[in-house]
Amino acid sequence: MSVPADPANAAEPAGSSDHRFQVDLRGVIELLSEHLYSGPRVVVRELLQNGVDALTARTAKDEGFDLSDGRVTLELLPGRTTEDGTQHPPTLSVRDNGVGLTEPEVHEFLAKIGRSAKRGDLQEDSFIGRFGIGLLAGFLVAEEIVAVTRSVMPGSQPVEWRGRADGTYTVRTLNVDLAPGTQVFLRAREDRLEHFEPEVVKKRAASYGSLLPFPVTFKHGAADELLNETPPWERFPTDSPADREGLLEWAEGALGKSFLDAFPVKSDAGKVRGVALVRPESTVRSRTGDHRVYLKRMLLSEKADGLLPDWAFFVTCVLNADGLHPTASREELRDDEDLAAAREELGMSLRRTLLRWAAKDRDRLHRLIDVHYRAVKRLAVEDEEFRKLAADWLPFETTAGRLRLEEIRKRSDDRLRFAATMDQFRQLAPVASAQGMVVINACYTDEQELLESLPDTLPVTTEKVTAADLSEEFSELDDDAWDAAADLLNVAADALAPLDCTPDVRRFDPQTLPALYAIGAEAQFLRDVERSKEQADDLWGSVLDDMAAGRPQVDGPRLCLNWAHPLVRNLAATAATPDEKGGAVARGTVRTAVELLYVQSLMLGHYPLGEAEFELFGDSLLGLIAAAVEGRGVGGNGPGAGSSSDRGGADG
Ligand SMILES: Nc1ncnc2c1ncn2[C@@H]1O[C@H](COP(=O)(O)OP(=O)(O)OP(=O)(O)O)[C@@H](O)[C@H]1O
Repeated sequence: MSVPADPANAAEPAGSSDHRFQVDLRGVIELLSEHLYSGPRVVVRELLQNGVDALTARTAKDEGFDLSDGRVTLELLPGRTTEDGTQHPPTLSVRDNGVGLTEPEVHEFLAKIGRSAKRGDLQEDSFIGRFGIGLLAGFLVAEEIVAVTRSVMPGSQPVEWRGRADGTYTVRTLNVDLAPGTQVFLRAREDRLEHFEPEVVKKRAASYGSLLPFPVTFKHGAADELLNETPPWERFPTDSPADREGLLEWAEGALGKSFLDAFPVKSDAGKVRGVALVRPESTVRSRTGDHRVYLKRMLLSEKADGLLPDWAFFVTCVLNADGLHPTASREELRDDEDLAAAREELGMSLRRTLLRWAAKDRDRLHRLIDVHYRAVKRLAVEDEEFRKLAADWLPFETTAGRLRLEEIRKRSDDRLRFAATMDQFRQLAPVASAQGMVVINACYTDEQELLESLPDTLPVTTEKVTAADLSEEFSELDDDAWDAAADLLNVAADALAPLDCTPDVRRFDPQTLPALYAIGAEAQFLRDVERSKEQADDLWGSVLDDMAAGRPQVDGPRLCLNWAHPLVRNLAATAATPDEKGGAVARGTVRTAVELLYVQSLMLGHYPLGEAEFELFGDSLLGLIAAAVEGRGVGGNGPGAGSSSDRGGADG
């Protein structure tokens, strides 16, 4: 038998017959409960939501009806045991005075999975539902869903629909007088009784429906409670001190935690209104998703994400969106163009508030910056206007401690120096602070980008510095001092040559630092490659060689000896000892001291030590100790005597 190349376009073979897909309802329910919904708690939400949509639909079909005329009542009918011993578990009913359904509509919409009256309707955007599966959530807690409904269309008869989890249903018309609307009943499944506890139902109904713009009532026995609340953005609509206080107090009660500040936010895109609450503690950037979001005034999620720009991770929002869309699970916002537009506008709304604070309410902005400077720095990077207004208040870690930019500018005459990595900052910190120079530690995210963007908005210059750059600025010696240091430089040059380092003598602060190891960024890279090669196997070693080979020639590392330190001047005097007075031995001692200063300055600068340096350190230290114990100098063949490993034991 040959198979057509494209079966979709092939003529139907003779003898074929048409069939309809069948739906295994239990399989669908399992899919919903295990993979789409977060659990049976969503049942209350789905029934409430159908009530809301039915009321919205009625406003279009019934001229005299307004959404505020609507009402939804949840009632819990307690379980009971009849005289013959039959158990009747509790039943939850949700009643609305919405659009209702005619008998044909019952067949079309209640009994067809995936069929929704809302999709394709002119009012489509004003409904919450659209997928035609929400009602099935009832089967997560009940074996049967019963709906009694009467359409608002004139002449409609009340209809009862009984749908069962095995996929069968019955419909009958009722001969009773019923006002338009729908009442859905769910009788508890034996294994789902916990979802029919009065407190549980009430809490869920309040959490999903308390902000709805019409009465939502919970009835249980004699209790008849209105669950509605006014949304916080309507109660506290401005950024005035009184509204701010009210909002903070509201947040403490509603969210169970206190916030640093609070203010209203809005966006026309997505029709969003709400409040932003400034977190009391500094937060990590990845934590952006714990906003409480209502969609058409029904709770969608307490952990919604994607509503604010990345930099706004310092606020938690509570907001309602009339123009955004849920995903099918109804627990997240659909990531679409409308959400992107709303995110952009909400970001602008936050930014406007911060700009207003910068102009008129500085204390508030200062308080916020103190805790959330990371987020605010991100905004300053992205937003020139904000940068201009607020940059001076941003704090930076510097060699003089934590300072606001304003202070750093004052102390450095608007010349902003920064170290790009933590290691570089550590290396230059002692020298910079001893010289009263302020260097900013720009190793944190956004810091360097922000500093480099500052000259666009402020009269400042910025420059990246390393310890090597600082040492360029150390004072040169006068001629006499140069002469005095000449022998020391010779010995040091000889001692440091095997280490690819050249000595220098300058005068610098702090005077307590005898030597500074200075290395520019390029030379640092080559040094790192060398250190890595020691750890790497042959393959990696040759890769590293290739990396190093492609780099430009640079000035190598320098050991800058400090003429202001007495030890260095003593070493210079010792190195100048005439040969007849034991000069060779004296220079051996100086050489060992230079080697030790070299290793010490590496360690002070937090540079990793290589094998040669460890060996050198051990040998030099032992040599010095031996010399001290025996009361003699170290080495003996003049400047350049021996190597680090063949030294010691010379006559003294
Ligand atoms: N309380 C009600 N009043 C009137 N019609 C209702 C009611 N509940 C359900 N319906 C009808 O049944 C249809 C199916 O409801 P269901 O909850 O399964 O899906 P939906 O609300 O359309 O979409 P979604 O799955 O996104 O919630 C609805 O489109 C609506 O026509």
